[in-house]
Amino acid sequence: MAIRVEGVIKRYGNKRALNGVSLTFEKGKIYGLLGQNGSGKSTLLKMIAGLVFPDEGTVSLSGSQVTRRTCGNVAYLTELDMFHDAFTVGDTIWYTASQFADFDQRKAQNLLKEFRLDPSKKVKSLSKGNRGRLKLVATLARNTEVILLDEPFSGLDPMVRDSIVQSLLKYIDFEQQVLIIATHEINEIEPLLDEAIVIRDGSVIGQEEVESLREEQGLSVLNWLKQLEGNKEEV
Ligand SMILES: Nc1ncnc2c1ncn2[C@@H]1O[C@H](COP(=O)(O)OP(=O)(O)OP(=O)(O)O)[C@@H](O)[C@H]1O
Repeated sequence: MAIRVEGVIKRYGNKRALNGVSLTFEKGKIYGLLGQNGSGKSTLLKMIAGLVFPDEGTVSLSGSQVTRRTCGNVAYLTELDMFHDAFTVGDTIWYTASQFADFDQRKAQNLLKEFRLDPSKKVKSLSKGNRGRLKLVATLARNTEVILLDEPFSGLDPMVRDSIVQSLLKYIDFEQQVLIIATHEINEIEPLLDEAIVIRDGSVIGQEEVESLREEQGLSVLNWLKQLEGNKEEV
């Protein structure tokens, strides 16, 4: 499995959300998609998921152009919270499993235990952290070749973030899957990342292997980003 994004342009009115993006994502790797708000990260993930289509250029999964059909091969955690409040945690897992043939119930039950999510609890009574964890269970329990996480840490406290990072390492199947994480929380995911990609105003302004950044340039991802962004604090 490889994801190829070639010369992609996406316009919303006069604005170019993506302005000639070319990238390749390989199986077995974890990619961090970094950049300020509005830089185009979500648009790129939605394109790989087959929810948004390029105006110019192509996006392909294992050589096949992304269409509505290929989206079945992609597990996508959106920034939106799409749970039904009246459902319990168990109902939510049952419902998600009914939507996706690739849903792995054993993985889901293990993740629920690991995150200490009580299946009998109503979704509406969950804390923000537990809702975030439930979203992650629903995504990671799918046996898809592509996993996309859009801001999986947003609004979660450091303890929750840490437990999420641990579970990502445990539940990703590196033989089969590619993981792309769009996030602002660089410190949390730095230990996970194979490659970091920085987008600004719809263009890729940096792409590095995290290990070579560290070993050859002596830079953390955060320090590299600060260099790229001209020492701006916010990324
Ligand atoms: N459906 C849409 N209609 C109009 N403009 C859009 C739409 N989706 C995105 N945009 C615009 O495209 C640009 C890129 O947005 P995108 O959501 O991809 O950025 P992002 O890097 O994911 O930011 P954030 O972290 O805030 O989600 C922004 O200027 C945004 O306002």
